[in-house]
Amino acid sequence: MTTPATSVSNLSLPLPRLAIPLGDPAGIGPEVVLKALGARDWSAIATVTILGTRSLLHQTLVALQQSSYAGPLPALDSLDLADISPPLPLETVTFGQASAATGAASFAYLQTAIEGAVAGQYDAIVTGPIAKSAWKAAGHHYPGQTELLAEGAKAERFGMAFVAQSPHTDWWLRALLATTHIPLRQVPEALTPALLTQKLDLLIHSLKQDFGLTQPRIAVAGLNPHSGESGQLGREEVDWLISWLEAQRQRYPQVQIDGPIPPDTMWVRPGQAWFGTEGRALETAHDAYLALYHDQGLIPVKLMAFDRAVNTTVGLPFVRTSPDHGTAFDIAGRGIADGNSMVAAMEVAVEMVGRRG
Ligand SMILES: NC(=O)C1=CN([C@@H]2O[C@H](COP(=O)(O)OP(=O)(O)OC[C@H]3O[C@@H](n4cnc5c(N)ncnc54)[C@H](O)[C@@H]3O)[C@@H](O)[C@H]2O)C=CC1
Ligand SMILES: NCC(=O)COP(=O)(O)O
Repeated sequence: MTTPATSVSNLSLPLPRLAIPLGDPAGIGPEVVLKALGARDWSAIATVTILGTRSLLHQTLVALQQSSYAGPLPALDSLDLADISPPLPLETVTFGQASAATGAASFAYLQTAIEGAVAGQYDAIVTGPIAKSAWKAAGHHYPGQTELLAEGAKAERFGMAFVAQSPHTDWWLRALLATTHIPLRQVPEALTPALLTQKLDLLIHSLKQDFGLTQPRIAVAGLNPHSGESGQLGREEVDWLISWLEAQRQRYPQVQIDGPIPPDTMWVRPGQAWFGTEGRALETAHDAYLALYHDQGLIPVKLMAFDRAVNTTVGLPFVRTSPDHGTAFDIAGRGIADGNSMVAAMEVAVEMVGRRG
């Protein structure tokens, strides 16, 4: 992962200020945050503020020190840690069991981070994973952290994108989801030309702002098998998607917009570019992929890059990144969670803040 914020030319710039809300206390959030903080010397490239519960982080650190985990861990005293109210009694937390109490805590951590970012105290929020069910149990009805971030930042247009750099080839995988946390049966109604235009605009803006790509090549997936096979297997493509794409090519003459690409084969070239199994794929793979629904994008992304993909919310006035994984309740408290996606989320946040200046 490259971190331009560390380059010599940037040494005089103020360091990016990251806020890290810990996520659900019963999940692996606190563990992966500690592992990520120990993974490198962050003080050279960022200032980091943890938003959570001190006693929970202390307990997690002690458990990790006593476990078979052999990687480096930070000293608790070395961390800038804000103890968020209301206090979370540790006896109410059972690893692996989301509850109203843990949902209320993770909600408060994130809200404090958002308030700080909106007030200009932080340049980026790197979120630990939350459980949507726990938020609901606590009375907070949001599909996910993305929507709370957008509401807090007063962003009417926002999108969910995933980025990852291949450890095999250094190639960047970037995918934006046109629809996110809605039932599959609602996807065709939710997908409209207006919605897709909004998401494409956000993607093109982010590619320029966050990755310096001014003439990107973007692939847009079809919705139906074989992109509808001329209307035989579904009509969205012939009814409006093909003409919408043509209109976008007129709107963005500097952007190569390909599609609708049959969703099953759209991911072949990214896979080759990611794993380095076909040399030409590095030149022919697109700079970004627009998937029409959650699993159309996230199954391939997680298949390629589950240990290092980064979820980012585009359209906010500050940077937001997150590891691609969830609370992993099945392994919480066992010390075996992989912290690499959290490391990548922090590095990508530093990089994006640096690029946005
Ligand atoms: N950004 C966020 O806050 C996210 C939250 N979630 C939430 O997390 C909860 C659980 O979701 P799941 O679908 O079970 O996905 P998950 O990512 O929590 O777990 C899926 C599988 O991957 C494993 N896994 C996940 N992260 C791992 C890590 N760092 N190291 C090793 N193994 C890991 C788990 O043990 C599990 O077997 C749900 O409430 C979901 O909504 C899911 C994705 C992102
Ligand atoms: N599948 C991605 C995911 O659940 C992330 O949601 P969010 O909490 O970042 O909105």
